Amino acid sequence: MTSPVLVISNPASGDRTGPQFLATHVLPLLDAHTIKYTIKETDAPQHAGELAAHFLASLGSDDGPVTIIIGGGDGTLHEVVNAPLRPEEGGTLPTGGVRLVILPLGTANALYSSFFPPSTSLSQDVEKLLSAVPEDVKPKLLSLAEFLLSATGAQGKHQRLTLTQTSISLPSTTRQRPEQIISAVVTSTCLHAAIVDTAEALREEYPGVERFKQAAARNIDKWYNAWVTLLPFPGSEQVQKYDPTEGAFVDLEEEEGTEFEGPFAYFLSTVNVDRLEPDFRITPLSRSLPAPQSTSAMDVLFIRPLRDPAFTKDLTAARAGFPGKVMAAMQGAYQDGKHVGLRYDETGEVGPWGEGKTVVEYFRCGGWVWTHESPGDSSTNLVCADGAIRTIPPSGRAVCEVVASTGGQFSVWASRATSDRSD
Ligand SMILES: Nc1ncnc2c1ncn2[C@@H]1O[C@H](COP(=O)(O)OP(=O)(O)OP(=O)(O)O)[C@@H](O)[C@H]1O
Repeated sequence: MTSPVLVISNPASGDRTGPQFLATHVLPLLDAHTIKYTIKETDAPQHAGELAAHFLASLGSDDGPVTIIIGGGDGTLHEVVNAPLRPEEGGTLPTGGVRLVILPLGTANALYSSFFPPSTSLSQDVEKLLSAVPEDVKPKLLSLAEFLLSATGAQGKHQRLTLTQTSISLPSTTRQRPEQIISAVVTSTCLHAAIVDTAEALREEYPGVERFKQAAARNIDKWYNAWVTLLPFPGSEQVQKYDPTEGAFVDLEEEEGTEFEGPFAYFLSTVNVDRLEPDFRITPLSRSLPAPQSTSAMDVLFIRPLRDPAFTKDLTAARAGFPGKVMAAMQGAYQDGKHVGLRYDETGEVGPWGEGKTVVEYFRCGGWVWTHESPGDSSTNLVCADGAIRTIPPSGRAVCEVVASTGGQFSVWASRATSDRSD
């Protein structure tokens, strides 16, 4: 007998074919392996979180592990990992943890495509298990296959998810408690948050990832005035910076400090993922140079325009030229993460050569504090948590930290060897 299984189907995800995909490819496989499940379809935003919370509440905290099959994208996943924050619905985690089967039925599918990048080849066990499945569907069933392998007594594996908790604090004069948000993929401000916000309005017009490119073009010239403080790994004093000359993360020296002054053009942190779309590898080192498994860490990457030597000459020309440099970095992310090695020459030209400053600054740490410096400008104080947008109120700030969890945890059905295969 397998442990309890809930299937959540979001009919609004991606190109809206999720329910059909589940009925045609997923449920028959569950039936063929005599796995008992409950299937629920979401009927509105936040419903996936409610369904997950009710499911967890029905189990009691001693049960587990349990499996939730997510028929949706990263936004559906985001609601599920936030379910334990819904104490009013009894959504506590069972001690055995929650194991997630991810299906890439959303638009970007960042978590799925990080665990199973496009280059993933299928093991013999998985080939055998999916032998009756059409070839073009197999790449979408790799997390399900790991779960089914375990259910048949074979070697299905699951990987623990690192989660972050973001708190958006209000001015100290307000008595309201700060809102807490859990992320399993990305927490960002600046261009990335603006793209996600703009892209949502383009969903009808552009159902696929094209809407993110359209949204980027509309926001690429904005700058964001803020202070950032990077926080050490839990239980340590360390913040690390990637040194492309060494090809390694090195501890920040005390005199370098952990405070960074804006303006910023780009600011994002990720956990569990090296890409936000199958081909957009924005934090590639999280897979090619991973933190030790024992360390709870996030990757933080940002772009600060004033590192560009062009700003020492003609300010107006440098400002006009800077969107092209941000675009070069974004294109580098689409070229298997080449942006990490891009540098300025002495005139501000950007390329993969030389010893000038890097265009992106890349860190590994335990968290960050974003203190917004233009409280009146509501278009530049957005925070994106796995695609959900929040606004930092005037005089507020956002604090994002990895959760050093000790109790029941979330994990994803995936084998580590598979997830690292693209490196
Ligand atoms: N029945 C529904 N009607 C409308 N919206 C819904 C419904 N059920 C869930 N949602 C909302 O759908 C949104 C999109 O879902 P999801 O993030 O899974 O897909 P996506 O945005 O296409 O994929 P990705 O996040 O991977 O790019 C979520 O924010 C969720 O709140």
